[in-house]
Amino acid sequence: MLCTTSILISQAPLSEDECLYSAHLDDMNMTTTVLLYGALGTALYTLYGVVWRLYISPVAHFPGSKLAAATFWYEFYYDVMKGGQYVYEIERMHRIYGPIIRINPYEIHINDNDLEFMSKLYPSVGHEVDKFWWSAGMFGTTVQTFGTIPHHLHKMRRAAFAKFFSPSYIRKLEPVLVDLVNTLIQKIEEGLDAGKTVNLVHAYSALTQDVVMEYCFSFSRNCLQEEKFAPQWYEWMQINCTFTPVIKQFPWLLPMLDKLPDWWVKSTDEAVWLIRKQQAEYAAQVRAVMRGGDQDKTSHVTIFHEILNEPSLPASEKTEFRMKNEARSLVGAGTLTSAHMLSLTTYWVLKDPEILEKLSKELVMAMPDALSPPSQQMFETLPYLNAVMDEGFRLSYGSMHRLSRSHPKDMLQYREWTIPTGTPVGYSTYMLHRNPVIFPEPEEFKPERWLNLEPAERQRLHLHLNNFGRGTRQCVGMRLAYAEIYLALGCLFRRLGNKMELYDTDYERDVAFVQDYFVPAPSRQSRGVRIKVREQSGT
Ligand code: HEM
Repeated sequence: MLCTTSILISQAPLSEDECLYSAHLDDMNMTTTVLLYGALGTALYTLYGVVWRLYISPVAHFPGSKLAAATFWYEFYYDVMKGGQYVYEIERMHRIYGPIIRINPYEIHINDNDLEFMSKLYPSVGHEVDKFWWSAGMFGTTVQTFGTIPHHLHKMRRAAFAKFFSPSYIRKLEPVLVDLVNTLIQKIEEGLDAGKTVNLVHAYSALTQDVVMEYCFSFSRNCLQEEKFAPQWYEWMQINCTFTPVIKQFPWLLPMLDKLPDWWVKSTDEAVWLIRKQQAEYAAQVRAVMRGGDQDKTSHVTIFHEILNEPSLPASEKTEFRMKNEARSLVGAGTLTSAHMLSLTTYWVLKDPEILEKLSKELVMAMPDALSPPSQQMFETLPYLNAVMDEGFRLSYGSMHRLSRSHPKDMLQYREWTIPTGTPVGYSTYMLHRNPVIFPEPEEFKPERWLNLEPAERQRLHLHLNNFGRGTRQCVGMRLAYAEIYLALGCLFRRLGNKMELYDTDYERDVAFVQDYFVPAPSRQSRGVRIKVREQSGT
């Protein structure tokens, strides 16, 4: 029999033995050739990519590190290998290259206090504004409102529930908030009276989580009633956030991990297993609402009942998959951010006896009966409480991450720089809040910087606070966050201000936010803001 390969390659037919040997040789040659061409192709493609990014791309002429412009691995090194540290590297690059720099192959970052440009980048109306596709899915998907990339789809999704966070709806929710704040204070007091230390990060995240779960589903995990405030929920949510830089770099990772069987994940990777358990919880809640759950039992509207009944949302937007991700996003966003702000602010008030005294005096005047809390509206009129809160907002950042936007239809002009249509551009709240021109001695917690200002001056200073972002994608839960924070800080300091004392809490180690996982995180050694009963406490 003649060997077909030999016939194809040479004119002279070979015997069977010769053919076996030479066909094997041909296969090896073929493999080597394919590998060589593959490697060469990849090298050329990479080279072309680098040349394009550095010299041809529409943002090639923007200042910045060539390495950062050439490859996402630069950001990977700081955010994944070093753990949420790219924000500091961006700050360092600004010191070298100026207020506008390129921070990766596509993205521009700005660091200055130009409010006018900020309002162009984050407009509230009149312009289409997209999220940057590369980072929009950093929580694993872009189906939730937070991660939605295109302007119009985002608008439709957000409109389905935004009104439930309006001032009038939040006022209606106030009795629920007051009840939960009372439980928080009672539980903290019980802990202190029993001689225990109380971890306020866990206590506050129990409060904010119980609030948001109640509002979303009329269901509560009752974290406030649990031993030590059910710290696992806080920890699991933080773990979720630590995945964000990895998911940005490898967006296929989570969907791939989702395909692995439960038994495998459970025995090999605790973090992924915890994320999966949370998702299952949200799916269960969404299914309960879809079945026509407990709405009748509550005194308030619940967000998921409303979204699922919203006629302007097509059925394709109400799938269990999208709803469970919307739930995960709402609960995560509503829990960690407010809890962080509350614990950092409480730390500073307890740390500085002068601040504590001024705040306590104001609260005693406003609330003669410690057990009858006034309305949120009344707390809003207290100047010192507001100044303390503004400082708390400033140093807790909201998100440490840059909030990037791209304008698919407009070019933007920043000083002498014309930013091409569709280019993602962002500011980092971390840098805005620590700008020494606007906030001298930015490291210091100084409520005084917000006091004794003309109303217009104070309003202008306030515009430099960016905790909730701005424009069409500004935090939808801002009013709820304010309500929780006014009530929690006002009532807690009125009732337990003279009873609490910090316990073994070091600012750098335990409190300061030093890692950017979109939601900021304290150092890995952090033990949280812990308090104990104050020796010789008054009444
Ligand atoms: C102190 C508390 C809070 C802070 C500092 C905060 C911060 C932020 C920031 C900075 C954004 C904008 C993200 C971006 O531009 O990409 C955002 C968006 C969002 N926040 Fe908040 N948040 C807080 C509380 C809440 C609460 C209580 C809820 C709801 C229960 C919530 C739900 C959301 C949602 C759904 C979005 C996405 C909005 C959209 O894309 O249209 N947040 N938040």
